[in-house]
Amino acid sequence: MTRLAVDGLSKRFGQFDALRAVDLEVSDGEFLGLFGPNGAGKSTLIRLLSTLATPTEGTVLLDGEPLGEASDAVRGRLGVVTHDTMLYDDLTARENLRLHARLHGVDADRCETLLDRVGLAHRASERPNAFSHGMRKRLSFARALLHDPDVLLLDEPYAGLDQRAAATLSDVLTDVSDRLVVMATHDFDRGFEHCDRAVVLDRGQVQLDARADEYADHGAFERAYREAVGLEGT
Ligand SMILES: Nc1ncnc2c1ncn2[C@@H]1O[C@H](COP(=O)(O)OP(=O)(O)OP(=O)(O)O)[C@@H](O)[C@H]1O
Repeated sequence: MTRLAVDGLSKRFGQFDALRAVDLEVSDGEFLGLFGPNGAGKSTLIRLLSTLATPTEGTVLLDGEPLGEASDAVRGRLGVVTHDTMLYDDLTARENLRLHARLHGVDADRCETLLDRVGLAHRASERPNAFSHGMRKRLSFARALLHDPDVLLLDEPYAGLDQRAAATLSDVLTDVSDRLVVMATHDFDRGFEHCDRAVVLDRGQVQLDARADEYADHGAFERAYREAVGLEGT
């Protein structure tokens, strides 16, 4: 059973506390929607969970192993989509995936399957610098799934996607709902569609942590969100 344990996680930039002593435990099969206003600390948390940034204080454990000091094998259990798609612009879309496949010991055929899954099979020979933002996002999503990770960490995966791509992403997310997923989003509708647990961050702290089925629909959750971040009555 996969378990991500966040303990006392803080991130300071100069004098500013972007995250303040966050504690969270997330397990397999849990799809955690991470909500919060601009500047709440969502991306910072995703970057710390992804080992793309190091905490000022606190730890992240994946099945008891500190992620910060983790081996490539442990980090290989993570699939990550961040704002910065981190694609190699001097490689084609297919080569980007093949490189990732080689690094993770994945059969090259799976690259074709995923290119097709995200609707980029017909653009596979082009470099991502010729892609739109949404297409780059789709390619980074294919890369995140390529090695069949136990943990998916997604920062605003819907941002910049057209309706068709967003619908494809929703299907893909439904397919991986047995994994441990943490998804930061401003999209209540999409976020709520998938998550079974909703966490609201504001000013670097968890303001609400609830099971999604406590709310009748995403509108009810949105009201609880507004209260949690002090927007009630505005
Ligand atoms: N590299 C950095 N240097 C200084 N401050 C930073 C840095 N990265 C983030 N911050 C600050 O930390 C706070 C949290 O930022 P973060 O990007 O995590 O918020 P967010 O919840 O993801 O916001 P958004 O919804 O706008 O994407 C913000 O006030 C931001 O300005």
